[in-house]
Amino acid sequence: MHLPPGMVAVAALSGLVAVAATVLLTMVARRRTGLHRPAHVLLAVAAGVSLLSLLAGMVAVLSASDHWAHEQGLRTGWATAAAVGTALSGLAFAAGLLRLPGVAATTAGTARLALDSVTMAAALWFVGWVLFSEPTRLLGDATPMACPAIVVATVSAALGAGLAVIVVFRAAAPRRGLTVLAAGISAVSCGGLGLSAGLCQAGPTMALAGAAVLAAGLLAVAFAVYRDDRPGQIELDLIGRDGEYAVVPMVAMAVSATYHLLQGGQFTAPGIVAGIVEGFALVARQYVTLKDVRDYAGRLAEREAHFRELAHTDPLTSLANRRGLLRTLHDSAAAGTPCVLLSLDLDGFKHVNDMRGHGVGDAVLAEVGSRLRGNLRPGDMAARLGGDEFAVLMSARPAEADRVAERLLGVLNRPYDQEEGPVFLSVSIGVAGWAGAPDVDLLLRHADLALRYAKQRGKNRIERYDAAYDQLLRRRTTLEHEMRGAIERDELRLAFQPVASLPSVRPVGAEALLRWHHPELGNVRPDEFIPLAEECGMIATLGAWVLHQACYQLSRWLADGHDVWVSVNVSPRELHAPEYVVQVAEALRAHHVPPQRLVLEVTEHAVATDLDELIRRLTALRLTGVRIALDDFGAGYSSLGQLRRLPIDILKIDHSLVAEHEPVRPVGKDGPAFAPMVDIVMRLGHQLGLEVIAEGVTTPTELAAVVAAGCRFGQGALFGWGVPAEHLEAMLEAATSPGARQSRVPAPRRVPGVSEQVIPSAEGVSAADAPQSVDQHVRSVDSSREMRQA
Ligand SMILES: Nc1nc2c(ncn2[C@@H]2O[C@H](COP(=O)(O)OP(=O)(O)OP(=O)(O)O)[C@@H](O)[C@H]2O)c(=O)[nH]1
Repeated sequence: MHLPPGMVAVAALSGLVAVAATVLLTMVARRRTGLHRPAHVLLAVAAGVSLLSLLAGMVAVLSASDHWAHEQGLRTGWATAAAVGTALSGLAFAAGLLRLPGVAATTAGTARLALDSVTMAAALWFVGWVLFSEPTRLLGDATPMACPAIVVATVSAALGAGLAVIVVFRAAAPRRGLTVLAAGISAVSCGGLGLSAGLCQAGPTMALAGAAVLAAGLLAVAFAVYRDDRPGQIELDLIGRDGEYAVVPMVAMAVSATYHLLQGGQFTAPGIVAGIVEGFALVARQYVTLKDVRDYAGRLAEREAHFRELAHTDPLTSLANRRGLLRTLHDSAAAGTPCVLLSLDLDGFKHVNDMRGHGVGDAVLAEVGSRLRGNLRPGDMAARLGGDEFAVLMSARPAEADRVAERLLGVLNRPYDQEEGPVFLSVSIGVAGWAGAPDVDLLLRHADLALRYAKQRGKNRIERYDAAYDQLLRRRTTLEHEMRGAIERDELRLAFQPVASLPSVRPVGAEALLRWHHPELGNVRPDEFIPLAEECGMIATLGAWVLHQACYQLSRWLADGHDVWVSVNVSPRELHAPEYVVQVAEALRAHHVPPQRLVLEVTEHAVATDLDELIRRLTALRLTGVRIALDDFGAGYSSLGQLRRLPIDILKIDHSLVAEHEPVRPVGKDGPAFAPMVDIVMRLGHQLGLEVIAEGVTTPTELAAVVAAGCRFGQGALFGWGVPAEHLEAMLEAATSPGARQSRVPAPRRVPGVSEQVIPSAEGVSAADAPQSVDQHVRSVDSSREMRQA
């Protein structure tokens, strides 16, 4: 067949371009490594198949005789070959696209992509079917009805194009290279179809046009693959933009179907099949989408539950936190379940943090959590409410709850083994149940009140809520509030309890005791308000007031010529305050009191804390010239070894040693009765160079026993209670006779390494030492110890 030179040139050029593109694709595929290699090999194979179709078509066109128009069988053969090539290359291109990294990353993703592609392909094919079949028949007589293989090629082409459109549509930017690739693949398929249709029926012009489009498509594919020198992962979003993907093909099908009907067309099998495929693909896709949504909602619900649980859990112990406990409490209240709440608080836990560090503190708290968890009954819950505060909620009767509380007390009091040695702790527990109708706030308050009561009553114990606690708490709150203004309102007074010289029982000293008289509350007991003052941080203020008042009164007595000393109780908190030494020195200076006339009494409780620190503090205090008395000796805390090291001057034998032991007579001997414990402490005190005062002397028998033991000073009911300053002054006056006015102030102890000049002896202190009288009225005072004695 003679073709115009222009057409021959187009054929030759198309062939050359296709060959060049295929060679380029092959080279790129051979060079490529990693995940992109299989994809690019498939693209190169697809290009090779397309090239073969194109070359076969060109050969057919160029070698056709002039009888080409009448040689339908021959044309069908060439057209079928080109159509098969087009179908195969279309499938290979689709496979290459799918193998691009990130396109079909997961099975579920691939299924979604395939369904989307089928939806798009079915719509494309349907539109094509409407345009090229009866009655529209765009190609008219050139419609290749004699070559059914072309129909197969159209399906492959539609699938390839559909997939390409979806991949481009779903890919994240930048996607220029991907678009060129997709356009190239679609062009190769369209060109192949044109080539086949031309060979089958439409003639050489269409065949050559198809070949040119096919070659251009191959060039685009090669260009896209070649330019993509460092291919990355394609990110497909298969969830977003669902609306567009579903609507566009459906609209296209609806419009073309309407058009087809308007043209008087009929829906034959191919059109119906395309419609059915589209419908199934859409339904399947919707099903997958629905499943995605369900899975997503399920995951969301799981996460929400997880975060909700986290919000109700204490991270350190993995127990419930306060919110978790409240939730369960409210549930129990709504169900009307019988409930008992145990409120637990570790005793003295801050010392664990202070002495061993927060890490050990945390480890102990975690261990408390696990011990609680390990000792619960099924159905009960434990919670950490914060800090060292825990709670246990039980569905139990009161008796059962008490048993559990006892068990927990024992379990939590066991030592907590840590790397640097065990930590010893105790716990206080408050127990409360519903008060009548379930009321969560009330239950919490009652359990808390019971716990506070357990703390107040000495810790390491269990207290069950009692309605009386409410009144106690109210009084406590009132006292705390009123105490803050007690000094300003002039409600405090000092009382002085005489210390007698023995055996003459002449008053030689006095212990200043704080008293509080409130206009409405009346006399508030010192054993009630002093511990409260310690807890609420008021003790330092009260202590400073007592110190100044005591010094003032002492200065007046000394000015009046009385040979007397005054002692003041020092709380552990004051003792450990760095500024306390300065306060004492200032008080002495302000009232011109000779330091040795002031005795500071520290309790044995202070000795139970850091001994070295206590020694440093006491030494600093003694440097001011005051003397130190160890109060309540024998009540239980200090060891004899500690006593030897403490820089003190006076030992006050606890009243329990004086009162609890009946004086005995020496075995097998006649002689005066003696108190063995007092005797031992006396000997010990004298051996250590300490002066000894017997406290709590209430009967003549006890007096005889302490005198027999060699005790030179006594204090107690026998010599007088705490009285106003004027009364003590009267006692001093009455007892004073010109011959008895030598000083009976206990001498300071000689402490090795401390200059005697610094701790002046009280011997020889006389009225000459007394300061000028200060014109100020003394108020009143008080002490918890005195109450115990009472
Ligand atoms: N290690 C650690 N300590 C904590 C944590 N939360 C709070 N604390 C500390 O726990 C201590 C709780 O002290 P309190 O209960 O007030 O006092 P306490 O020493 O136990 O005295 P009582 O309760 O009166 O016996 C404080 O020192 C807090 O700083 C925590 O998560 N880890």
